[in-house]
Order: sequence, then structure tokens, then C-alpha cells
Amino acid sequence: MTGPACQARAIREKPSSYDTGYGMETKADLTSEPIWQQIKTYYETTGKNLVIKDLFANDPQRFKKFSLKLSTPENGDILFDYSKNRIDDEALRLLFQLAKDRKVAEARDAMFSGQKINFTENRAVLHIALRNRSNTPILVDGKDVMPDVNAVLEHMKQFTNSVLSGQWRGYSGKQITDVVNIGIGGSDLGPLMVTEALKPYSKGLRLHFVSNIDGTHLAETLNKVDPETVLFIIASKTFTTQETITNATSAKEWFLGYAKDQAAVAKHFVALSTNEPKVKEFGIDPANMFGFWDWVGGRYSLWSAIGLSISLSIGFENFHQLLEGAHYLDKHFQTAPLEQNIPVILALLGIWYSNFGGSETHALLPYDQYLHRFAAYFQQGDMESNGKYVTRNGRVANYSTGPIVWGEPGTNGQHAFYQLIHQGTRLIPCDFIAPVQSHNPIGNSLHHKILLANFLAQTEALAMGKTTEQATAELEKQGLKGEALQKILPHKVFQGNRPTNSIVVKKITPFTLGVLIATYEQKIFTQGVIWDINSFDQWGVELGKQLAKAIEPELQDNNPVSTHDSSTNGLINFIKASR
Ligand SMILES: O=P(O)(O)OC[C@H]1O[C@H](O)[C@H](O)[C@@H](O)[C@@H]1O
Repeated sequence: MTGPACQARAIREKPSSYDTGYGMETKADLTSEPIWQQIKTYYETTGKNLVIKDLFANDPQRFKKFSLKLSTPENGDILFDYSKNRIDDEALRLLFQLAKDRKVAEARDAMFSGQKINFTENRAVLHIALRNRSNTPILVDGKDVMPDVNAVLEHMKQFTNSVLSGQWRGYSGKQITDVVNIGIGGSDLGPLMVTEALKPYSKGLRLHFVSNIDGTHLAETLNKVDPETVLFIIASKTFTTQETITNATSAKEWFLGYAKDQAAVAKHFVALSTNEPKVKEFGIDPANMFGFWDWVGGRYSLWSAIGLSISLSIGFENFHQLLEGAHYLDKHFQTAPLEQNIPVILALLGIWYSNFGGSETHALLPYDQYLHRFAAYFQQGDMESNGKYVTRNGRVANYSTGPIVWGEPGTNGQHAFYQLIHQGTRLIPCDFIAPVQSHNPIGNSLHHKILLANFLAQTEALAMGKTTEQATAELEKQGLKGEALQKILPHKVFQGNRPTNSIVVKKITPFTLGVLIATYEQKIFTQGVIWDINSFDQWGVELGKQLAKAIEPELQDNNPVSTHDSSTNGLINFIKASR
């Protein structure tokens, strides 16, 4: 056989020098997919001219059509309203086709069945197993991981109960009152975000988190705790992270300065890690180690032993509820048709705006003070997962991938950066998250009524804006006319057409929080599949670590350096001369 047919066969049969991990052929470049071109054309001809206000005016059924309700067994309904977007039936049809053509369902099934989809590290991606409360077997290299998952959960339960009941005592016989989690990145952000979000469920221990290598973080925390009643949790998947090991070593020195007995360490230090030899080397008894596995990514690890501080804060039953909520969402993600699949819809809307509409960022705006670290948590969750320019087939992507994620809780954000969302020159898709019920209905729920009114008003204002006619009428009412009115008028007009999603839960409970976190995790997964990137490695953080290791010894003495670029040399030499 010769000619193009032979060539095509040769291309198909060419052994791949890497494993894409999905058990399927390497994908075509995204922008050369016919569906990509179709969406592009549709965006250019129709999509960019869609006006949310008109879409509502022309379709009384729009909310009904573009919203979904999930009914949880015991935590009320969850409403997902995506009608305030610049989309119509055809845009959605094309986007769902994109998800199909990019094999989102196949990739999802590959993840859930334990395939090593994190091919640059040759690892499965199984945070879903950590919350697989159905206990269906999940195999990695032919071995069911669920017995190990359940054994660690049991260990966490026993330990939590023992500390909370007061059975676990410090070296001088006192009960534990404070827990200090020492970890960074995924070993910090998740437990911190969740313990803050679920504070109303606290069982009484005071929780502290030390992450930064800046000595201030540890010093300020140690000032607040008593060596006789503090428990240090050293949380590190690798147990080699410089910040965490340095902070943990200093914490141990501080502790021994009071306890003066090496044996006391066992009563005040536990480790959460995949690396038993390093845990031992640090001086923590393996009996006080809670393990997990290489198939748990750091930024997906709050469901693992890394969640021990969560369990200590809210009790094991509530931690279990968090897992149940995430599992509930996982089942939705696995079984709902793409057209009714909330994470998939969120992912596709993000792609619509970022790849076709040119948006650069995505705002997460929870109208709940307890969720004040939610956006910070998903900065790592999203940006470390999808901040990649190399595709799975090793090429440089010629399209944008992960967005810049940011946000603050409402209403604080309204008085800070919402101006730019309303009247700035950039397109900023926003997700609003709100609970119907507050944990603190003070003032006969007055506060919460005002909070919810603001959430509703903002999404309405962003979508509908204020026309020239409306603004004119308002100014006239204030007595302005003629030139004076014309001068101020353009500043009072809101174009609107700013897209938002609204997610409303009955209450922020462990279960509903589990649903929310898993929703965004699976959204990130879906986008990574469509963009054809590996969402589960993070090589991009390595270079800075390497260079820091090389620079650190150069800061030992005061001799000027000249081995770097002139800026880095200049900065180092300034620091040396100024200390
Ligand atoms: O848990 P550790 O091994 O200490 O890692 C902590 C963090 O360090 C890194 O540099 C990674 O970028 C993060 O993904 C990780 O969560």
C-alpha cells in the first residue's frame, strides 16, 4: 500500500512515545477540530451579539430552560441558574457537541475507573475514591483501593473521637484545646477553607494554620497556644516541602523547649503524609501517621487524611457528611447527561467566554462570610490544575487554558471591585453562591435578608444594566436637564450583559459544601479534558523551588554575587548590603 491511505495508517499505528492515559487515541489539536471552528463562526456571527436582556424578553421560559435543581436527600434542593449568560440554544448545542467530540465522558470514566490519567507522573487520579461512600471497588494496578481508604477513615474517626472526648492527653495530662495544622498549598488551603466554612459545626477546638515560611506566621501562632494543650498536625504529601518541614522543625524545637522530653512529641505531633520513611526521620511515631497515596493530588487532598484538621474541628460525622456531599455530586457528574450536568455546563460556559469571548478571569463570589477562603482555595484548585500551556501531546497550546480565578465574599466585593465588573472594559464571568438560610439569623434575619437582596440585585444589575432612557428619566427626576444632564448621562448608563451563574443552596452544611467543592473540581476536570492538558501535575512550581535552593546558600555571607542576571544580582547584593 502506498499513498495517503498508507500514510494515514502509519500515523494511526505509530507507537506513541507517551501514554495519554485515557486508553484512547491522541486527540486532534483543539483548534483544528471541526466543532471548534463551528463554535468560532457561531460566536463571531451570533454569539458576540447576544444580549441577555433581549434573550429574557424573547423567551418567558428562559429561566426554566437554563436552570437545574438537584434534590439532596437531607440538605434541601440546590438551584443552579445559568440563564443570565450570553448563550442561546444553538450555542449550547455546539458546546455540548464540543464536550462529546473531546471525549469528556470517556475521560471522566477513565478517571473514575482508576486509569493513570496523570500520565506525566504515571499516576491515577482518585480523589473520587476518598469520598466513594458507595464503597464500590476502584482498582489501581489491579488492587481495590477502598479497603485502605476505609482503614484511614477509621483511624481518623478514632483519633478525632479520642481528642474530642478528652481521652487523648498532652504530656502533662491536660486535654487538647488547640490544633495547629502545619502545611502549605493543598495541605493547607483545603482544610483552612473548609474549617472556616463550617465553623458553625465546630466542636470546640481552636484551629490554627501555619503555611508561610515567613517566621511571622509560626511565631504569631505559637504566641496563641500552650505547649501542654496544643496538637501539631504536620500535613505534607511528600514530607519534603521546605516550608512545612522548616516550620515543623521550629515548632518541635519550641515544644521541646517546654516539654524537655523527646517522648512527649508522640502526644503532640501527628503526621499526614504518603512518605512514612520521612515521617519517621522527622521523629513522629508511624502510629501517629495518617497515610494517603500518590493518586491523591495535593490540591484534591482535603478528602484524604489531609482533612484530619477538618474532622477535629467539626467532628468525624460531619467530615463524613462532607465526603457524602462530594460523592453525591460525583454521581451526578457520572450519570447526568452532559446537557444536564452542572460541572459540564459550568466548564462549557467558561470555555465560551475565555476561548471565544476573550475573558481572562473568572470571579467566585460567595454571599456567605464563612466561605471567605473559597476563591483562594480554588485559585490553587483551578490555576494549578489548568495553568498549563503544553497539551497532552506535548505541543504548545494555541488557545488560552485556565482562567485567573479570584473573588471575595459579598457584600465586601461590591464596595471594592464590582465597579470594574459593572462598568469596566473587560468581560468577567462571575459565579454567585448563596445560602437561603443563614447560620446567624441575627436581627430577625435582617442581615441575611439584606445580604440576599444584594446577591439578587447584583446579578440582575450585571445582566440587565441601565439604559440611556432609564438613566435620563432618573436624572430628570433629580431636576437635571439640558447640558448638565448630558454631561453626566454617559456615566450613569450600565451596558449590562455581564454574565453570571447563580448557585443557591438551602444552607452551607458539610454536605452542601461537599457538593459545591466537588462541582468546581469536576468543572476544572472537564475543562482540562477539552483543552487536552494534564490537570493533575504541577511542574510549573518546580523552577522557583530549584532556584530558591541555589540562592539560599548565597545569602549566608555578605560577599557580592555576580552569577545571575543583573537584576537578580542587584537585588541579592542590595539585601546583603542592607542587613
Ligand atoms: O503536601 P506537600 O507535599 O507538602 O505539598 C504542598 C504543595 O506543594 C507544592 O509545591 C505543590 O505545588 C502543591 O500542589 C502542594 O499542595
